[in-house]
Amino acid sequence: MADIRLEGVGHSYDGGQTWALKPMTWTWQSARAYALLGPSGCGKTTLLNIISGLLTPTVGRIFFDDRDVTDVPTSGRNIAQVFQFPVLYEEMSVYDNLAFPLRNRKYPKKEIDERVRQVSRLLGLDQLLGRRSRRLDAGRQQIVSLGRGLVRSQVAAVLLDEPLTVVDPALKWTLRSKLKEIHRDTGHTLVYVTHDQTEALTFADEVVVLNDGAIVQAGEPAELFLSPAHEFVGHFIGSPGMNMLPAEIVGDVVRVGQADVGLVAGLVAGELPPGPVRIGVRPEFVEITGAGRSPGVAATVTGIDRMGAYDLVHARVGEHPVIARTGAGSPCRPGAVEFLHFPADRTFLFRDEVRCGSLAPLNGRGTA
Ligand SMILES: Nc1ncnc2c1ncn2[C@@H]1O[C@H](COP(=O)(O)OP(=O)(O)OP(=O)(O)O)[C@@H](O)[C@H]1O
Repeated sequence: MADIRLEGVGHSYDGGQTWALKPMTWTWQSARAYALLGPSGCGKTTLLNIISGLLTPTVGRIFFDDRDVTDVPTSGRNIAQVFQFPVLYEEMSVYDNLAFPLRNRKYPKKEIDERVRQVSRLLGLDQLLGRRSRRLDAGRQQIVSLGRGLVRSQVAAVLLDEPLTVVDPALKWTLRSKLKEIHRDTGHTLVYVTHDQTEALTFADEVVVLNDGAIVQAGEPAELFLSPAHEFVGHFIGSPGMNMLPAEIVGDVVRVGQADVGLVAGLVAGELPPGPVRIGVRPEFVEITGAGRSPGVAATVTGIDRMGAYDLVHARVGEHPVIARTGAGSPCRPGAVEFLHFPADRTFLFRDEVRCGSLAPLNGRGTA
């Protein structure tokens, strides 16, 4: 296991005209389980291939602890990589496929047998060990591929590129928790690429959110949900994503339309000049209140989704859509005007998509 440090690493496939990965400095810490989360085309596979050595970055250096591996080929990096689709020797048995990475590196026979049986047990492959891999369905073949990636205990890191795509949805949950179990056992550094927020949030110690070739935020799942540092994280994580509304800083007050919604609390005291901002608040924290309550923003209800355990109340503030998640059986009716309250500790301010502050309570000041 090693810390994997990227120093100014970036990649362009077209000679520098566009950057699939913008130059970044970032450390993957030894023995942590990371999810690398982002939409299609944001640079996840490019980043993974740079770590494994399948791709040489256009700029920057890569270190495994203090060893500069930028020019070291994949075979010299001691990385295990699992791809989206099975990579197996089809004519070999499941046992031999699992044993292959260990035999290749001349592990003692007894250790090979122990490791193969350990991984096989964890992944539910015991009954299939003697079966030829070609005879398995694609999902089972992928589980064997996963096993091959996890069988070596001494690797710098295990990189998993959307490894559960071809696996039956019902099995995914089980496999994800098995992966966590294996991670606890081996202490591998794991980087798990996915575009699925549920997969990322349920699997990782730390989620790294990539958008448009850049890391926009990294943190524990709860931190990304409760305290997004970038509008993209607000949208991408959560279902539905964070509400964003145009607002204005006037003096030390934040105003949506004509309504004061809170005092400005900048990340650095006194640093937020007046002018336009966007406020972000998750549907889970928007409160629908009586007309008299201050601060409140008038909104017209446009529809209600009855989800069973809860309701999603859709409304408009001027032209801007807002969703509030309420308990089941909301009395709101389409066409009615309601008042929305944005709790100060759950409402953030954004400029140029980056969080620049939050709300503080009005404490009786302002108008609603
Ligand atoms: N071999 C290549 N040649 C040219 N452009 C490429 C190549 N591989 C990737 N790209 C481009 O680089 C950008 C990042 O691609 P990458 O595959 O790393 O993203 P990703 O986040 O893994 O996407 P996905 O989730 O769809 O696999 C995309 O715009 C893609 O079109």
